[in-house]
Amino acid sequence: MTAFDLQTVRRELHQIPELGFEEQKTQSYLLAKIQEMVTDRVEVKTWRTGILVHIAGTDPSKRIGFRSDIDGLPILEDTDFDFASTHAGRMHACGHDFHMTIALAALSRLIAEPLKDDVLFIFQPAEEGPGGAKPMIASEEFRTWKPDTIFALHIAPELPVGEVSSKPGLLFANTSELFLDFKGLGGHAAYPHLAKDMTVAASNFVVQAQQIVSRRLNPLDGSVLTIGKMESGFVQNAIAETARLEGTIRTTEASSIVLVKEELEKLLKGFEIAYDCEINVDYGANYYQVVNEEMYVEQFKNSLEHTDVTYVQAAAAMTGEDFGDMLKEIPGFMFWLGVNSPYGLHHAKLNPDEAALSVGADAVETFIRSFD
Ligand SMILES: CC(=O)N[C@@H](CCC[C@H](N)C(=O)O)C(=O)O
Repeated sequence: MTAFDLQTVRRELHQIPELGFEEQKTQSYLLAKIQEMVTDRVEVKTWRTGILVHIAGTDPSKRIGFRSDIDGLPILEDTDFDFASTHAGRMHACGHDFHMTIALAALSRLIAEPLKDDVLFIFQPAEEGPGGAKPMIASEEFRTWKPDTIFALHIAPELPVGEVSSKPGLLFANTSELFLDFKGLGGHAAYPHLAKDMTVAASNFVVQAQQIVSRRLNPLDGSVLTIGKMESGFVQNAIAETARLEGTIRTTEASSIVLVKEELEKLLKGFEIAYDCEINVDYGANYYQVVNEEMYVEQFKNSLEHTDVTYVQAAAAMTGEDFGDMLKEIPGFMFWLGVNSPYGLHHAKLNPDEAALSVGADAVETFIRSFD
């Protein structure tokens, strides 16, 4: 990288994780770095907390887009890094600090030596929720620079450094967030018959909802229903009047997500009768599946042939990505970047190997240059 050191940038970004559409510090940091590299070929626009950087090509016939997500997660970091998050309860536990650093590195190289074609770097907010891709591509700022093809990467903790991985067709699942609010009747712990206990209702719901996946859906279609958070009650000797469940639905078929929701709603009606309560459902952010265009995956694979980066074939995963919403409109692909972390994505001890930063920057730059 010409203008700065990748490890330093990654560590500085790692210290300031922010949630979706709250990425003000991240945006200022990125803008300052981008400002150091601009030339008269470069134009910069902001959209909410995101940034678009356009490099005019020398003889353009198309525009190639690369997208990095920029938000962190509401996770309390549990590493002993001396560059750990300085934002309590927030962590770059999904590698977006890596994605941004790699994007900056590739950007600086492409500004230093522009292509024939135009290149657009997209720093997109709110991938973890509520979803920045859909509103960003609908924005005037994006539409004036809409790329003809677009690609993105995601760190892969289970792959070694030096490896990248992708596949044509489905790479990531369809997703829907799930928020359920139960309202019953509180009371004394000793008089359960006079109350409507939402701890019991919500607990049973968590268990029964699993049977939608195992009994209602075609076993040949992949699906997952995970409740990641459960809250109820205030004290050990009182019955909880309310409970809240927060989770996510994942399916490999776009139509199955509709089916899961229909089945959930039937189950909720039954629970309302059985537990004499009210349950409110909110599906939060919904992301379309990530479907890779075969032609670009092939081009990516071929572009790496004479480099130190090894391409391996990926399997589809039940992770979600709002990049799927970009790919629905613009053909392209996404790939995994090996970072060899003993802890996985969304883990409070995620520890990606920083040697992967230059591998990622090389892969991104090489692919973009392969259009020339
Ligand atoms: C790559 C990755 O981990 N992405 C997230 C996307 C989250 C979408 C949304 N908040 C949801 O949970 O449905 C993932 O959890 O897969």
